[in-house]
Amino acid sequence: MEASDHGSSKAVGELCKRYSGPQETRQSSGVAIMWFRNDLRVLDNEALFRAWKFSEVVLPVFCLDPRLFGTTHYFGFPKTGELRAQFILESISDLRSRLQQRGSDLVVRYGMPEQILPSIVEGVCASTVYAHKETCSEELLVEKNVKQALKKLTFLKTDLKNALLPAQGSVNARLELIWGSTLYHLKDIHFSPAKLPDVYTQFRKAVESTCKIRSCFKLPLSLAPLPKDMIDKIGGIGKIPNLSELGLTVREQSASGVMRFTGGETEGLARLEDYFWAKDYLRSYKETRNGMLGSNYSTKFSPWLASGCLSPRLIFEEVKRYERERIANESTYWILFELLWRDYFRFLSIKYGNNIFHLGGPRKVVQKSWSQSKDLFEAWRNGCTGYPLIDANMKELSATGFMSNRGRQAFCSFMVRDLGLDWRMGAEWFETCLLDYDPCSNYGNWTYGAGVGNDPREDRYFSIPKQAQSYDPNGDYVAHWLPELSKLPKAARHFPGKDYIKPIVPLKFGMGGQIHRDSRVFLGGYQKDSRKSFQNSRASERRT
Ligand SMILES: Cc1cc2nc3c(=O)[nH]c(=O)nc-3n(C[C@H](O)[C@H](O)[C@H](O)COP(=O)(O)OP(=O)(O)OC[C@H]3O[C@@H](n4cnc5c(N)ncnc54)[C@H](O)[C@@H]3O)c2cc1C
Repeated sequence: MEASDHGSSKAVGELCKRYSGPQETRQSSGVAIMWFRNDLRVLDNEALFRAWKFSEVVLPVFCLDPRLFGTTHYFGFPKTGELRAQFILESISDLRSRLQQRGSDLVVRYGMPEQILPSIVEGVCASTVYAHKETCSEELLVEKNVKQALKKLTFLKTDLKNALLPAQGSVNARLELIWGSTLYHLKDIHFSPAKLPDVYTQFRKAVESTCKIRSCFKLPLSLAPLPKDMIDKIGGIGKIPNLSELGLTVREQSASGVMRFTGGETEGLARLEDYFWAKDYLRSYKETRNGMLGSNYSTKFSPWLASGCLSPRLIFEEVKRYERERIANESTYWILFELLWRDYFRFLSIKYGNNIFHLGGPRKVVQKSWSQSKDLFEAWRNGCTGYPLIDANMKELSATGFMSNRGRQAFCSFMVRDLGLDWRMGAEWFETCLLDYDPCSNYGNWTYGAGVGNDPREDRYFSIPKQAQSYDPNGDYVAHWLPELSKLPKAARHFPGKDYIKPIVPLKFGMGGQIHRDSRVFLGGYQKDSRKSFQNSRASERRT
């Protein structure tokens, strides 16, 4: 693992000041709850900003939902692997210290938000819970449950001490949901989600030519402290559990990984500072972004973006500052181009709902020949397919929770087109392992790669020999993750013959480009019994 090259704390401090604002007049005198979800940051957090602006006291709360540690929907894999769980715990801990630095704090509870939040709201007589809006069904269900639970709470207006309300009568507590996870605001794109173009390029061109990105929300550097009697009343701020207390095994990211990903806004900003400003890698991003080895071929922002430790709008403003102060080129544009993919998949998740999780995907493709062979899947998941490029990528994913975009595309194509496996097995395994797992980007990319999503080319095939030749010509990447190959001549590392595991299937189009017979024809079909052994009884309930 490369030494942590993160930006200095002074530079991060300056970034924080740049994205903080003056003490504005606040417009209320009541109590509000800020419910943190996948937005574990202080900078450019509109829900937090509003909670602060429209109340006298903001009580920040995070609920560690036990459902996060259940199992995936179809195949019963752990829903959150140990490495991502650790990243989330680090992010919560960092959020708490960042709020403490501003004079506030973070209440942490283990439990379902629909049970925790109403009891806190009742305890402190809060009129409003502020949170960011999500788009996928599990998260929407939680929103619905919280809303219903809050509706049952009625306060006398005199108890709420809220100057915006008339003094008499009673009022329900309410949930105010705010859109905040994308570069472009949902309301600013000129399509209703139902009319969103099905081809990314059409979406991108329309958005780039007609929409503006909103400015970041700037919270003051100092927030009002939380009244001690209020914290006492709800039983204290609560301890952040560790992995063992969550029933997970403690495991470190491998030292062979591209870098050590540490959760939290502070580390996310440090990475941005380092990549853009200290090391100046932004200048050449477009040329390096398809790499696989090393910390700097791409930004590695994704784990911080997925947990909301970094705001895409803040990245945008930093790109624009970089363009003013250093250089504007194809690379500075390309970061925004990639971030727009992230927006696109999030908007598509509204358009297609649970179809993004279904076998036929958004296009409802009916194809009978998907295999669910446990043997093939295990070989893929354990990095024992006999193809070093695939196996090395799987070793990296398992050991670090990260895989390059190049690796993910080749990996997905191999699983779907060479092994003929049900793409949902791959998507759910990514859901378990990825540090940057995000339902919209993960299922969006998997359906795209499997030919059931929004790729205008339904049969996009990534040839392993071609990928190896173009992106790892000396076999350095495969030798890094499969050290037994390092003793071989560089030219032999990708196809080592008898010096490596025998390939489990021939490639669909062979080694050159000749059409091979469809590998699916000779795959064993998925058996009901073997499916059972993947599952246990805590499977997630969404997606049907
Ligand atoms: C099968 C498959 C599954 C994927 N699952 C996820 C996932 O669960 N979460 C996730 O964040 N990304 C996912 N991606 C997209 C992409 O691989 C990662 O975002 C990227 O590799 C992260 O590395 P980076 O931050 O260095 O990216 P950079 O190249 O530096 O890109 C900057 C940012 O742009 C966004 N971005 C780039 N490419 C994509 C893309 N294709 N789709 C959506 N956003 C993109 C990411 O937020 C990324 O951090 C998946 C891709 C594939 C092919």
